[in-house]
Amino acid sequence: MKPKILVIDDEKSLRFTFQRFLSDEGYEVDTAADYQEALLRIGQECYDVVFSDILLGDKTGIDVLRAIKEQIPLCPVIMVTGYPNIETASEALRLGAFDYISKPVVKKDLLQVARAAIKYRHVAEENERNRINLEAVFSSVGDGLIIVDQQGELQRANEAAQRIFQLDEEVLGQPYREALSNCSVRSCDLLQSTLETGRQGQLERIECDHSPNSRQVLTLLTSPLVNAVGEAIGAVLVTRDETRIDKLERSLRKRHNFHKMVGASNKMQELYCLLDDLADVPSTVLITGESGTGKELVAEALHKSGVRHNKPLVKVNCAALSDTLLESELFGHVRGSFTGAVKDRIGRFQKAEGGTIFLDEIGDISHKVQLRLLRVLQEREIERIGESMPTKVDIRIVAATNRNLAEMVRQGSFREDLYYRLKVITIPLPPLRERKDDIPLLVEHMIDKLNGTMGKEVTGISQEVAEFFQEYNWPGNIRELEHVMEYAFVRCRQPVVALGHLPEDLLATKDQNSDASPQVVEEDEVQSICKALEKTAWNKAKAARLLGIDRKTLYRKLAKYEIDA
Ligand SMILES: Nc1ncnc2c1ncn2[C@@H]1O[C@H](COP(=O)(O)OP(=O)(O)OP(=O)(O)O)[C@@H](O)[C@H]1O
Repeated sequence: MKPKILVIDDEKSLRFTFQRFLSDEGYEVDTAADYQEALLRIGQECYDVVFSDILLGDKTGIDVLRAIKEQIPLCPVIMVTGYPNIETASEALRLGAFDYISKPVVKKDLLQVARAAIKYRHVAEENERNRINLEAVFSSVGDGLIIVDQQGELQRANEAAQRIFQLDEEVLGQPYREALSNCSVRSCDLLQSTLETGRQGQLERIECDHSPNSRQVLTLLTSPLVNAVGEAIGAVLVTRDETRIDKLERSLRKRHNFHKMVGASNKMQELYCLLDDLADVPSTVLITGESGTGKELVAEALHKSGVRHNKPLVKVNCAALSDTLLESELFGHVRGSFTGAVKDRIGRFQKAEGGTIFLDEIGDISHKVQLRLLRVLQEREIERIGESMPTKVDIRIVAATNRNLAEMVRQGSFREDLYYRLKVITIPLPPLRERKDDIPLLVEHMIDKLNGTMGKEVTGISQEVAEFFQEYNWPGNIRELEHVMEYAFVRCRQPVVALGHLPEDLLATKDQNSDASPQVVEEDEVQSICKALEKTAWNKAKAARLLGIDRKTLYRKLAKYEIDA
């Protein structure tokens, strides 16, 4: 396509001369006699080059220049000046004119400047295209891009970088170490090294804390920026947020433990994934499972892995306190509200502010406390005993029970509305007999712990013990396993725990069929309990310890099987 040139001059003869010279050279030429006509032409056509007289009636070539820079910014404008007035010409150049030529116009000069202007126009267009492409890439790319100059000042940050590094607009122009102050020191050092050495750098999957609420995993790449003559002019930092993929990979990897919990079985993997999902949500959680299955450890893990981890975790064993005491412990009281309330006291709910409250044995609370708890769950506020002013609380409630709350609701001993509020998310813990493949790992963990506390050097358990542990039913779950291992450690004076080191009553179950029906299992349990009671002369605390269950569980079982002295 022929380059298009506009010639603006109020002298007809000059317009004619320009048109002839330029058309002969192969350009398409339009002319305008004054400022208004020039504006009209510029509005209709996109010219490659404009020649404009510097004097145009009551307007000047400078006015034309301004109008063109506004409408066709890349179009070079050449001033034609009748008087070789250096000031006007240099003013025009300052305002962005490409060049100027003086009248009378010499054909050779005119064509030379026209060619140079066309060439400039092509280069400017090419640059503009590149700039637009680069801008589109810069803003649309998912990776964070940060450009710093050689002095370390932050020049540009695309949207992704602003999101990843939690930057605001004002950081542009700041030293990058200040702008990225939340970032791991390692990423700033990487950038520094590239600025100093002019070499690329990379950091794979490092953990950063830009986002206060969650862990962030980033991969960083730095490259030097050089100008046309090879001088270093800065560096670019490319950041890929790999948090999601890292989380996915972790969830696919088989985990052997989670916080203090040990276990690699499928049931535990499911549990760890659920705990990951629940970590950062405020929902109330109900943990259910037999005694000794690790409900308290789960509550701790939930708290420690979530956003509230640096706030308090307050534990309350609801079964350990009398009704009045529990009420006052949970909600606090004002002085004189009941006999013994000698001074004001805040309750555990307030002590847990910002953190988590763990209500263990929730199935054991009275109707009165159930009602008060329901209000906390509904309104997220508490009232101290003897006070009618409610106080807002921000706490996550995690409750646990080994009782069948649904059954208790049916029997009318637990409020249905509270039950539904509590069980928004339920974590059922499997009994140990349903994840026996975790026993070797648990035993290994317990051996390490016991070697430490007892100063022994036990290396493992014998094959017979391992087999027996797989056959046994573990009614007291992990707590029972812990007690058995502790007992064996006391008895064991050799590197390997053998059958003979295990408690006698446990060994007595050895020849019984482990795949027995529930009825047979219950009969076995009754027998074990009776044996333990006889052995300890009906000292229930000692019997519970012997059985590897806690006292409350023993009481429950005595009631269930109607065993009495
Ligand atoms: N997955 C596990 N890994 C290692 N130790 C565990 C695990 N689960 C439980 N334990 C240990 O077993 C014992 C009992 O755990 P915990 O008190 O959490 O159980 P629980 O279900 O709350 O019992 P209860 O209902 O009787 O209160 C604790 O000493 C605990 O450290």
